[in-house]
Amino acid sequence: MTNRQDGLVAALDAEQRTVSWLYGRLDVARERAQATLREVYGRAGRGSRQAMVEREALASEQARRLAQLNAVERGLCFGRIDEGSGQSTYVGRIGLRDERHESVLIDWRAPAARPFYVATATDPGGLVRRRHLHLKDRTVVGIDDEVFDLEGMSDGDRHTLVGEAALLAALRRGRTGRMGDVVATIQSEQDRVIRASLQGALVVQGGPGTGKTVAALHRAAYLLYTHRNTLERRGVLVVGPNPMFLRYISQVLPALGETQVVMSTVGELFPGVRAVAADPPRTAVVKGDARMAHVVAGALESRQRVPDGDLEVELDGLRLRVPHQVCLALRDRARAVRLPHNMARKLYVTELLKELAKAEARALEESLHIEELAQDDDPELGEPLDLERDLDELDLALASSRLWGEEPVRRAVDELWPELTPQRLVGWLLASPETLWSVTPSGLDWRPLVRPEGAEWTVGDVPLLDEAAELLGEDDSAERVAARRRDADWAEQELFAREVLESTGVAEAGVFDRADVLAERHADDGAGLTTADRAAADRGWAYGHVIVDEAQELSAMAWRMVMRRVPARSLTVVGDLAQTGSAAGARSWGEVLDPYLEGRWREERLLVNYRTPVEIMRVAADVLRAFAPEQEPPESVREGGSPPRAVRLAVAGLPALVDEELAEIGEGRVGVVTPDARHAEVARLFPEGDLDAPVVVLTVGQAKGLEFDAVVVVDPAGIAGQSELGGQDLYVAVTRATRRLTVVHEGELPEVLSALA
Ligand SMILES: Nc1ncnc2c1ncn2[C@@H]1O[C@H](COP(=O)(O)OP(=O)(O)OP(=O)(O)O)[C@@H](O)[C@H]1O
Repeated sequence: MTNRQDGLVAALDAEQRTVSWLYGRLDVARERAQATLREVYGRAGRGSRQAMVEREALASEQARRLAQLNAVERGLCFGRIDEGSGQSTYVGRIGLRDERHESVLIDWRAPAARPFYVATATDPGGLVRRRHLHLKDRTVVGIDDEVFDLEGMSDGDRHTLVGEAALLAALRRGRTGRMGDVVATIQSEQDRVIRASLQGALVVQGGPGTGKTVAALHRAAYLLYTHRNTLERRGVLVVGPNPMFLRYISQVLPALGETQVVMSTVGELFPGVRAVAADPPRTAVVKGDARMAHVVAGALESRQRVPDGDLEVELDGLRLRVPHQVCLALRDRARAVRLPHNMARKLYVTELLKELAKAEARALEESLHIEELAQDDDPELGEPLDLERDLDELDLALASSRLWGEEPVRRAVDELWPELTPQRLVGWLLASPETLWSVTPSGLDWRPLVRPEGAEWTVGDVPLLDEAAELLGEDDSAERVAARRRDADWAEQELFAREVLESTGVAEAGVFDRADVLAERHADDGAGLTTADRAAADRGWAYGHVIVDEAQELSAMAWRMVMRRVPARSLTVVGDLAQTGSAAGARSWGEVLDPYLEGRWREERLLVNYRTPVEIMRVAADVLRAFAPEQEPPESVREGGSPPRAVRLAVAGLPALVDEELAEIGEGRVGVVTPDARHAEVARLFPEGDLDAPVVVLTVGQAKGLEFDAVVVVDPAGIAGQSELGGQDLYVAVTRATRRLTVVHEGELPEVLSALA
């Protein structure tokens, strides 16, 4: 054996001892959590209120802790940093302590772990070596070292400079259909994004494969770790482009021990609606325009009516008449209170009923007066009656409540100031060309908006529904009373929780020291719901932080909806302007963000492509140059992939070609990307499959954000020509492959792909 091999074996042995010991600590922590859980559940009876709070608090905390400890089994410890002082620190997915409470494994998110990610040869930041540990189950199977200071190392250490760069090894692995975490190989530019401050808005602009999504998700985990107090209470929302994408990224955060993040598409952000269908481009552009806010507001105003003449209601043979001017004044007063429509309705109804009660008195009096005239010479009758004048407040109230039970009165009120749901208002508006025509500002073409009532909701409708909900308001007075009661209970709950933590020593053990969060979770009416559950169901929820991925696709109206959910404007906006596919999407970050942030946002750029090999990226760069010359393609970190190719082939020949690709890549997966219009035709040729299937057929919109070992792009001319932004679509399509790219065309190969000819 050479010295070098000896050194490697010795190093592997030494690291194995450490790693085995760390797993031993993990097992101990798990056993403890399990024992506490068993003990807590074993406690007899429900006991006092305090005992129940104590029991529930501990049980839930230990269950969470246990889930977290289970999530970190794979690759528990992946790195080690050695400082010039001789101190070594192990970095892992979670922090662990020994019996004396000394830290033995540093959580990757802790400040002490930062040098592991940012040290470079030119700026090692006090490190002499960074070591990556590769584990298979609990066994150390490899180590990769980067030595920053050869002088500072012992002779023995010098023989352990081993292995290939951990990053490249990670990138070469076959894709599984689900994105994995990259804690072991986060790059320095990504680390800057991940650890950026919670406050304010950060834009992460980067080309395909630069790790924007993966960095954004690690950022969510980092923020939850660093600001747990704020964020556990307020929650974190991740907005992604489509359900398939959310499934693709769904395992990253749980693998990092975080399960409490709300994930949603724009089409799902309005509780109760799950829209997936897209509008045609012309409709999408109008629907996404910020001026649609005026259109919705105008539509609502048009439902706050005044009758053409006087209001007349027939009731039991009487005709109640409220003069036109009075109706006008009532409507203006109800508008002037500036309450949302459904809440202002209460006021309107009260006032109108009073007027109707007076009208009833007048009508009665009139009818009596007629009888009176008929019996004019009756000496028994004294002063003529004035029923309206004689009504006092109590009479009015009684008469109002009686009138409210009358069907003709209800109908009249509903006609003038109806109670509306967002669905009713928007559904009616889009099916009503006259209203659209009358309320749409000039310069915005209302015609593409028209569609039949009852049509399926599209993603573009959801921001309109949200806008309508803002204007309509929920009648939450009962909810507010309950909230006040909750607040009153709050102090008491928190006190209990604090006592629990102190008396059980949980706080001291560092497991949990946030009594307020604990109290909130165990508040009586929380009924076991987590913050994430409550946030997802509540349209008015104000999140502590919002991450928007593929953010270039959001329309101005969608931004209004997102911004409502983050009043503190603590945001991470992740996207690539070169990949904008939606006609209503962004052309510049300033254009979409400045209306809310007035320039108070920072931009970080990610420049290295970790997905697409150089050979494929060269083809993609040609496409980008042709369609978005102002955008720079990212630099690929890998080379040596198979040369990309073009094949002239009828669609019927695709299954055979895809079989070839599957054989080439072995374990991996093939993505077949088609123009929107040809998706059904191509999908028919393959068994239906979700992301985990070996072959998936997707439109470009669906493929956005995803990646495959091999990609077959069908009908590139069709993709490039499918909309004004078809060129960007083609760029997205050719940048999905990690290893192989085949372009299939029946006619001429588009000029931009001539490098493949
Ligand atoms: N530091 C890293 N270590 C290992 N793998 C990485 C790293 N950064 C990115 N990757 C991998 O590169 C691929 C691309 O990452 P990601 O999907 O986050 O890029 P993106 O910028 O969001 O791309 P797109 O704009 O095309 O959606 C993923 O497989 C991801 O796991």
